[in-house]
Amino acid sequence: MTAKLIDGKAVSQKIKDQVQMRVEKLKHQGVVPGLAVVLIGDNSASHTYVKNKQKTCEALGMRSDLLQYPDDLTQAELLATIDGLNNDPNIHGILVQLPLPQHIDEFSVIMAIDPQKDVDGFHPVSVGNMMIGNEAFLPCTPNGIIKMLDHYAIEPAGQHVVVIGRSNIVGKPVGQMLLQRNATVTYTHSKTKDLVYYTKQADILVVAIGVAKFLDSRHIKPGAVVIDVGMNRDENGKLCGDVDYEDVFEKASYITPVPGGVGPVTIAMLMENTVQSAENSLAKDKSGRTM
Ligand SMILES: Nc1nc(=O)c2c([nH]1)NC[C@@H]1CN(c3ccc(C(=O)N[C@@H](CCC(=O)O)C(=O)O)cc3)C=[N+]21
Repeated sequence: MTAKLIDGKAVSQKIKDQVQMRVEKLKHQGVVPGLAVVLIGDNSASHTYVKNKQKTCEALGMRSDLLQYPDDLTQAELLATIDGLNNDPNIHGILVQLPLPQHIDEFSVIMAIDPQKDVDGFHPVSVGNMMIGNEAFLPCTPNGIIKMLDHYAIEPAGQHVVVIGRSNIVGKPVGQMLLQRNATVTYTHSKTKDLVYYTKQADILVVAIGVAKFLDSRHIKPGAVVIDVGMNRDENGKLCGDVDYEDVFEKASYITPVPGGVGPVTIAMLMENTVQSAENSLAKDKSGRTM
């Protein structure tokens, strides 16, 4: 068997087309969806991601404000900035680019974002709602993975999903969201004994560990669906995932490439969350409630 490529750019385009229609409709009602991206310090990888996000906003007719600060911004200054964005009616989504400098406490920053503008889906309120299956802003990468599976009619219900990685941003939520879709979920991580024992049982394998080309064909069973969340640079500085793509390609049924897989869909989901937030704010205005 040879795998079929899961085309992240195509899935992303489909989502963006739908978002664009919703943006047009909002504009007729006098609302321009606005995303604020807060970037602290001079991490070149962060700059690339942030530029991608801004370009996409502009292409879809959305407003995108980049708030850029030097490395020595204090936590108090950052919290004041977030407070200003929370109270700005033209801003519907707030994204504080991670990782943050050492002297700033990530949890305090995430807590400061109004859950109604939490388009990353990182706030404990969003996480809690996600956990119990309530409506919530879902984190962009896990939500993007679900959209990719949907697009290729890969049904997670009843399947054994094995997640490698337990970050709050990807590993934990993607497992929960697939559990919500009736998958049987196993979490594995850096302390798991005999990792291969688990990965070989996966119908759907989500790899989010941050080690270049960590996973190869020996880890998977024939016909597995392999979702590669990795974003690493190889020895030549080329972008590569956590999966040895060439090696796994022959054995898997579906596989996501890097670049062109999970990354572009993540950005599309950020756009979707932002337009959703703008729609929510309009609905609240109409019902006469305060925001
Ligand atoms: N608060 C916050 N929210 C995030 O969502 C967030 C973050 N912080 N910090 C950094 C990570 C990383 N991330 C990426 C999104 C898209 C691509 C992406 O589009 N990648 C392209 C390639 C880009 C390139 O060529 O470098 C691809 O995979 O095809 C990459 C990385 C979002 N992040």
